[in-house]
Amino acid sequence: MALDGKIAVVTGAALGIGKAITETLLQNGAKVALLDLNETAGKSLMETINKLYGQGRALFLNCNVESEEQIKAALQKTAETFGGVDILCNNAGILNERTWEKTVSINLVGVIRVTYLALEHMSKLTGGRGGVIVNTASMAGIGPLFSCPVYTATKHGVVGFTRAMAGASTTSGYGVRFNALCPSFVQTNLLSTLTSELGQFANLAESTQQLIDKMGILNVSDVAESVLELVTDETKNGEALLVFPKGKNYMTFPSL
Ligand SMILES: NC(=O)C1=CN([C@@H]2O[C@H](COP(=O)(O)OP(=O)(O)OC[C@H]3O[C@@H](n4cnc5c(N)ncnc54)[C@H](O)[C@@H]3O)[C@@H](O)[C@H]2O)C=CC1
Ligand SMILES: CCCCC/C=C\C=C\C(=O)C/C=C\C/C=C\CCCC(=O)O
Repeated sequence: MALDGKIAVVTGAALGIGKAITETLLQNGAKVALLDLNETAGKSLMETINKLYGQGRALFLNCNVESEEQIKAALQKTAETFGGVDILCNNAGILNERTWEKTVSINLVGVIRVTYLALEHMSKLTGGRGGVIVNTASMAGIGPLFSCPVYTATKHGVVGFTRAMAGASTTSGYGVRFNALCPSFVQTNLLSTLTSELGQFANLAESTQQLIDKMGILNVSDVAESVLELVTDETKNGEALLVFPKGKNYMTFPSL
């Protein structure tokens, strides 16, 4: 799938991995709607984008993925401004084991919520052009991160949802591919500002740090390049792409 002129929506686009995904999609010719609840960071990124790419390639929309109303409005504005939606990157996420219901609401329910509303614009069954959806899960969507059981559960949920939606799309004819991105630890605020977020599992911070030291830390641009692969390679549907500092590979699941 060539990206020239394609229209992408990225959630959690203002910082970290979402910002890098946005920059990579822009560099490859797409127009991007940046959805985030951090208005200060989102507007500042827009200023940079406008200087680099000129006006009209990107649009910042203040949107909390917990709000159905804000998501609907943001998708409608994107479709009106750019002329549809071809690519969705469900990337917004948090890690907080204390406010764990919020973690579920953003990381898992948020992905489902944005996906269903975006499909109204993207699915060939409802007048869309088809396209591709990439969900940022995590390697914790494949194996357990002991210090973060609820975060782990949400990411396993995202991988399962992605694979089931890929099958539903193929069988029903949405014309939309679905893939999950599963990075190991990435150098962003989510990783560096963890303090009291582990709650009752804070005693496991040290063993997690040992895991981080052993696995190493990815930079956001490597992760964004993997998103580009999942977006552009039209053979990929229902895949979970594992991304490590030393390389990447597609997860093999048992066939049931
Ligand atoms: N940093 C890491 O080590 C890893 C992160 N991930 C996943 O990558 C995704 C992005 O994380 P990072 O870039 O590391 O985090 P980050 O904290 O650097 O950036 C997250 C962005 O999402 C936005 N956001 C948070 N809640 C939101 C909401 N309710 N609605 C809209 N926007 C919201 C934030 O404002 C921020 O701009 C998350 O889903 C995370 O779980 C996956 C594997 C590893
Ligand atoms: C197969 C085992 C699971 C491996 C999971 C690998 C990486 C996942 C990373 C994330 O998705 C989230 C990023 C941060 C980790 C969370 C806690 C770190 C706490 C460390 C500390 O406080 O020192």
